[in-house]
Amino acid sequence: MIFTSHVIDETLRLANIVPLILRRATKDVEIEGYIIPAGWTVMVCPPALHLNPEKYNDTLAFNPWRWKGQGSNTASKNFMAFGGGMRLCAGAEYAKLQISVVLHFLVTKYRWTKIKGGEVVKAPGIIFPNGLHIKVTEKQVDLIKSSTMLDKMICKSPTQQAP
Ligand code: HEM
Repeated sequence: MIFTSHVIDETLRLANIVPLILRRATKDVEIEGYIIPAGWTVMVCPPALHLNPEKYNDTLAFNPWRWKGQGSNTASKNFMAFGGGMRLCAGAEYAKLQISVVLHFLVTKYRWTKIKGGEVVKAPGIIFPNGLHIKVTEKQVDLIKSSTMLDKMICKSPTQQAP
């Protein structure tokens, strides 16, 4: 499960579905010499953080191994797929569990074949302008099982029985 959590973190880093998070300053806030006046809206852009080459090497590469040695990530200074602080996503752990279950069945029961598309554009997050068309098929072992069952059914049919 550790590697699965790395795959999930890397997917959320690259394909973050939350392009921005908004906050309003309730009082003047000073950050590194800059003042954010009370009433101003602050926009946090998680993809800008997740694709920042100063924070992540080879930012556009899908590399789950970059998370090696870390537990499952929910929020940190460099990872905000689920926001952070007091308004951290309430469904973060549930969402990761759901993704794990879907991944488990996809990997153990099915195979994916790319049909077309898949070109990646950074704008500012990662998008597929032409989509990504895939064909999902059951794994061969299941096909063998079902074809064996089919053979048995055909053999049992009246026309196939020995006279
Ligand atoms: C991959 C899936 C998900 C992502 C990337 C995601 C992302 C986020 C982010 C970034 C926020 C913070 C918004 C902000 O700070 O303004 C948030 C808040 C929230 N999310 Fe999610 N979310 C996901 C799935 C879910 C699910 C499955 C649930 C519920 C079952 C959920 C429930 C919530 C709730 C209730 C909040 C508001 C928390 C608060 O304001 O105190 N999320 N989510």
